[in-house]
Amino acid sequence: MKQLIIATKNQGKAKEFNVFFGQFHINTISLLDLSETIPDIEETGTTFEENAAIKAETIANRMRIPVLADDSGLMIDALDGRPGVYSARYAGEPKSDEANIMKVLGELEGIPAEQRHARFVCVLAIAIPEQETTYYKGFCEGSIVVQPRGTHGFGYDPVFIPDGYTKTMAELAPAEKNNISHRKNAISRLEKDLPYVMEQLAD
Ligand SMILES: O=P(O)(O)OP(=O)(O)OP(=O)(O)OC[C@H]1O[C@@H](n2cnc3c(O)ncnc32)[C@H](O)[C@@H]1O
Ligand SMILES: [Mg+2]
Repeated sequence: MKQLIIATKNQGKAKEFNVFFGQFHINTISLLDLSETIPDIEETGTTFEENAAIKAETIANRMRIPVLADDSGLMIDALDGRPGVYSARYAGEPKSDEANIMKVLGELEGIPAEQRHARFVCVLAIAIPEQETTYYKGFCEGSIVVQPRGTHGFGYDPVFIPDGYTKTMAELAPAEKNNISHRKNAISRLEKDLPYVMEQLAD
């Protein structure tokens, strides 16, 4: 079975990629699975594309093989698109999903339901040594609840209701999330290039 390295230290993302790529008979390996400790990669970009490229290219250059990275986040209209590319550390260091959620809910206090539109964004970058990095973007539209609900997923899932649903992303079964998520939509775009990427990988 071919193995694709995902340049992420996020366990929630790693699990989702494992399921998505399992469907293509590809085994995914995150930075958490490697025996060597990979130093944290500084995400100094100001766009999802820049940060996805930094992560994918850093690991591709280090390991000399094709690498996929994911940079994603939540954009809330009423907050002018924040937390956006700063979603992971919105409430500061150390990175905490719970603190990020509390900060967002605090900033939205008093804002009525119809003005709580938000979208999840996912940019995937594939870096192959000596080749141009390629990008694939996906969205998921929805809105932000007042009280967190649900235990599935990760990150902002407990406060995000996808359009057309009444459950939060964290109340949906993982398979339901994976049917409609920003990550799923980005992977759908990547699919056409997957045979080429896999050709570049050893068995
Ligand atoms: O950079 P890596 O190591 O991949 O892991 P990370 O958690 O730092 O990931 P990002 O830099 O891409 O930041 C994305 C943040 O946006 C949030 N996020 C992304 N995808 C999400 C999803 O499917 N559900 C809920 N929150 C999500 C989540 O809180 C992440 O911390
Ligand atoms: Mg990150």
